[in-house]
Amino acid sequence: MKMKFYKYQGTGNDFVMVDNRTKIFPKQNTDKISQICDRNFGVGADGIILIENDTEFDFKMIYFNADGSETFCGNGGRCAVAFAKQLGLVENKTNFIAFDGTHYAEIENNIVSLQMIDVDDIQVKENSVFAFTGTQHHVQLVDSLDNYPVFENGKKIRYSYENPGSNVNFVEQINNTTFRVRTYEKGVENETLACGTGVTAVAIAMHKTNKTKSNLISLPVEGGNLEVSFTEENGLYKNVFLKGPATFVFFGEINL
Ligand SMILES: N[C@@H](CCC[C@H](N)C(=O)O)C(=O)O
Repeated sequence: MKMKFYKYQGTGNDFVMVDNRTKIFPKQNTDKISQICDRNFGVGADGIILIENDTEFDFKMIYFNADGSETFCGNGGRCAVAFAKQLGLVENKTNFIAFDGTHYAEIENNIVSLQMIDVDDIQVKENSVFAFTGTQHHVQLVDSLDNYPVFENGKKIRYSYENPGSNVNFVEQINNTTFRVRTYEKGVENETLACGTGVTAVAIAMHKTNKTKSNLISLPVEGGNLEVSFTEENGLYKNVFLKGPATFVFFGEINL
């Protein structure tokens, strides 16, 4: 059977998007998911996103990492909004449901501002911070990101957390409101060009540990620039928004 797909990217975090309103996609088939995401034998992507109908919300977003594991993805959420708009499911504002709960988003041209879950699970450790921003994130400041062994150290730290492990973000402070980030993503098991839930964790971790007093943070990543804003009250981070580009790349058809 043939299946249409659409390729999107958000600051270089790339996804195969499928309109699964007819339930065509074999969700249980993790080998198929890995094969589609394989950069040599498939379309090539960091993950797959399915858009499905929902009775209460504009749509349901389902995210699988390239290894078939299911979780939430921030850049994927932004791309899902752009794709839902392309499908005619939403206009410029939407409420949708995903793995970690409900999300509100706004889209203008190809810039998507996505509301993330409220963040209260933040653990400050000696040299790092752990934060749950829809998925698990380790955040660690390093002196210079350019030559930093993101893959080697990221992989070690990723498995130092109990199942399902953690994504790992290495951070360099540029100024009072700007933090450069490189991320090792679990489920992709490699460095990706950007991670939305990752930069969200970084912004909150930097605020929590007093590296910044700002509640609007710029986050240059390998694939572009992201922005995170929030309000903070008694250690609870609310009104958390992740903003950046979400871009359609091409469409095609594959054999299922
Ligand atoms: N790239 C994503 C995060 C995707 C999920 C992550 N690999 C995990 O398994 O937690 C993002 O933009 O948030």
